[in-house]
Amino acid sequence: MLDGVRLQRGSTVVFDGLSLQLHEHRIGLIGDNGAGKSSLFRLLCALDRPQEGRIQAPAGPQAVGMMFQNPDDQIIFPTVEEELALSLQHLSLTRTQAQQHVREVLQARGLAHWAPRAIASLSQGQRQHVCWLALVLAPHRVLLLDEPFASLDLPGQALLKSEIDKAPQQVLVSTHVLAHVRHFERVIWLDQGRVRADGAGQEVCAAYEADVASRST
Ligand SMILES: Nc1ncnc2c1ncn2[C@@H]1O[C@H](COP(=O)(O)OP(=O)(O)OP(=O)(O)O)[C@@H](O)[C@H]1O
Repeated sequence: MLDGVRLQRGSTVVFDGLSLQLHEHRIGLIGDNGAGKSSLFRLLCALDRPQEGRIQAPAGPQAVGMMFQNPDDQIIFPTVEEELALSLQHLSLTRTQAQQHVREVLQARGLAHWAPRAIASLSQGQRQHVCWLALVLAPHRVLLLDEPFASLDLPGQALLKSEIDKAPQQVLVSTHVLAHVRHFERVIWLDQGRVRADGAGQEVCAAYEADVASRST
């Protein structure tokens, strides 16, 4: 929940009095470059604090997890196995148990050969997939995905879309690819830090598309 939030980043006022309730299971976030999508996510996972207003996120140290636009902003460890094991800390497993768990998760997805691989040897899209797996292994209740489809090939996009659809967590997705959020129960269109439209995915995506079309004529 955001109540009267003002956020300034550098000399730019990104939000000035933004209020939102965010309860739906699936929420899409769309809008032009610079509209404030990433800034909203940064506020929700407490990476930034507003100069004014209130933010009420789900309680708990790992309640909210974020997948960054650039996987290199998120990945810490040199290998896939170590990176994913980090997400299992809450289970208090031994190192061997955590390794075993990670290998099972990878194997279930046909990715067993990824376990010992160096992150540096993975493509950008593969790194993004590692970030997704790290997110779902952790005990987050809310997942914030900032342009998660950006580096993925078409099969990768289809896989992530089906994983998002199945995830039990609340998921917020920011994207420029409207097909990935059009079916969501709620989509918010941000325009220069303000809510331009907010409602069912079909309607809000259609309104945004119509606006973009009218601007290019
Ligand atoms: N680190 C920063 N310092 C200063 N201003 C910033 C910074 N990051 C973003 N901004 C500004 O904040 C505003 C919102 O940016 P934000 O990254 O939230 O937009 P966005 O909707 O996620 O854009 P995109 O679709 O390009 O990812 C923009 O005007 C941008 O120039």
